[in-house]
Amino acid sequence: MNSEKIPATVITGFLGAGKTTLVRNLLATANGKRIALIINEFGDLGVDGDVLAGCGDETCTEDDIVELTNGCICCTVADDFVPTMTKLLNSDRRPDHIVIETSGLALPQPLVNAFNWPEIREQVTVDGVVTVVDSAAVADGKFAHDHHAVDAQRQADENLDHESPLEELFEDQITCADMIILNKSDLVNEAQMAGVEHDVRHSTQKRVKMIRAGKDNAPGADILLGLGVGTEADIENRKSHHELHHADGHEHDHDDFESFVVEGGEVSDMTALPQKLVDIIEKHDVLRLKGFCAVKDRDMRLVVQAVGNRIDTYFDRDWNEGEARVSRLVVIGLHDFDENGVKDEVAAALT
Ligand SMILES: Nc1nc2c(ncn2[C@@H]2O[C@H](COP(=O)(O)OP(=O)(O)OP(=O)(O)O)[C@@H](O)[C@H]2O)c(=O)[nH]1
Repeated sequence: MNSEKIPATVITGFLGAGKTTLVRNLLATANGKRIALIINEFGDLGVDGDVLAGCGDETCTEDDIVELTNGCICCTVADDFVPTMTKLLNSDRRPDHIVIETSGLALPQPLVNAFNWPEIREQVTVDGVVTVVDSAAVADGKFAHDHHAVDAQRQADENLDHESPLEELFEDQITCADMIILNKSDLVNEAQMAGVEHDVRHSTQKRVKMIRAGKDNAPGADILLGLGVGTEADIENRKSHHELHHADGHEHDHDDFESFVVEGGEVSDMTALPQKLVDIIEKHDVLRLKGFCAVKDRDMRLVVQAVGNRIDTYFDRDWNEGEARVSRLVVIGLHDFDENGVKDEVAAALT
């Protein structure tokens, strides 16, 4: 690896696996290293950047965070990512290291490939791709082969030859990894964890270092940075399902998933809110729900984070002066979920 190039670490992993949490810990343990952070989200709210900026850590300053919210990074590489990188590289505050958090639905391959573009290749190299895995979701069988769904899809369209969208994405993100973080180990027992390790190991042909992590033992910058792989040179060996099955140049898109924002006013009963949301999530099989709520008679903003039916809520910061006290939640599900039903029910919960 050319030592003059700026190393860039790509953090990927499915919706809610714990990427932003990991990035926060990475920044907090960076030991003065100047890190520029590029965050991409599916859904246009910019929750991740806002969560980091609202976390109060000195290391999470808004100056060094660039949010790309115009779509998923793997589909907007040319329009969004490359110009952002070029701007970053031409600025007077060149970083020591760049960290890119992809959206949970992104295929890392097109992003890594962008590091082979001439204007980027000369100045930056991919230090490594770190894939975060939600061990609890894997143990629940969320990414397991869903033969029933695939068969139903095949009957509907004989040209379709893919696994469930969740399984495909999971494997693509694992295939691209230089290091795998088996996260949320605190939510599973030892036997389940061994099963998760086995499943992940069998989702890729490569031997990749796997690290267990959880709420109280998140890996820091010393482990995540400095892999020195130069992944862009090896991208041909990490093809995604999409690249393998659509050699015709057919555009990859995210039609399998749907995302929207639900807005509401102040929530009157915050103690009832989590259960109301969990009921909606379970009824409609919502994959991810996150955002901020205003709560009646409270000066602070309530963060809401739900991954499947696991929900966390906490106050992160005071509402700023002049800031509208509104509640806004991003909801993400598979494309065939009842979007209007979810919108109405979430809106009703935000009252
Ligand atoms: N129990 C437990 N919860 C975790 C862990 N890591 C993250 N979480 C929680 O999981 C939820 C999602 O975490 P994020 O870090 O926002 O996940 P993400 O991958 O950035 O999510 P997206 O950007 O929406 O794909 C939050 O409520 C976190 O507090 C962990 O190791 N253990």
